[in-house]
Amino acid sequence: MRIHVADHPLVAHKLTVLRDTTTDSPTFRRLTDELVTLLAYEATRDVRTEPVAVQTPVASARGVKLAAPKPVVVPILRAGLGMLEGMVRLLPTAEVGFLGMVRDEHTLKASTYAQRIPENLSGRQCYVLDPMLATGGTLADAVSFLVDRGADHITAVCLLAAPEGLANLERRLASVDVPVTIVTAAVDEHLNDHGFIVPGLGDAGDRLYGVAG
Ligand SMILES: O=P(O)(O)OC[C@H]1O[C@H](OP(=O)(O)OP(=O)(O)O)[C@H](O)[C@@H]1O
Ligand SMILES: O=c1cc[nH]c(=O)[nH]1
Ligand SMILES: [Mg+2]
Repeated sequence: MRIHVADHPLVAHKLTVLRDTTTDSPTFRRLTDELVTLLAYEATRDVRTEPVAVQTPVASARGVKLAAPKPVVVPILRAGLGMLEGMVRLLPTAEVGFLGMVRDEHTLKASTYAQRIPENLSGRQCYVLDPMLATGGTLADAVSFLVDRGADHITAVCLLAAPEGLANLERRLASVDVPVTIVTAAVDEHLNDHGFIVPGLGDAGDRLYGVAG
């Protein structure tokens, strides 16, 4: 597993405002969108391309286009939905699949309540979107799901990760034979007793969409 932490002053600035408890939902959504677009630039560094020729007004030139089959972007509901627009802005031809997952607040175990993902992901590059990598349980289950369907290259885009979650993910994916990369804006200090990232930004889903019932 490869971990890439974005090291850029604009990312750090936007993340600081995102963390601020006084930042309201509309601003939180806009900043999430902006941050994802910056992270997507890093996350798509390995996107597959193929050579094409193009005619400029002056001469012919060699270029590239995204290779087939199209990449698949997978936001993990709810909070990952806030990252979708920022990602597909850079990858407009990508297909989008959905995974609905929720973490039990007592056991911290993730469960899947919905999925709409192509049955066969053979040869597909997948970009998983989830702002928070806390214990890593949600992402480990999501990656396993995509690998079981044949995905052969997985990149997860997160806003924040906890060191414990990255270690757990590494352990859970030790036997997975598919390259997995985590791109995140920052790795925070630790998890608290409730499985929240410290200092973190609180509950990303609630801050994006309001408190769930
Ligand atoms: O790394 P983990 O310990 O598994 O925790 C991270 C998960 O928790 C949050 O989702 P939540 O369960 O709050 O659902 P929501 O997005 O609907 O708010 C977050 O968006 C991640 O999906
Ligand atoms: O800090 C955390 C941990 C899990 N989910 C969140 O939204 N925030
Ligand atoms: Mg939540």
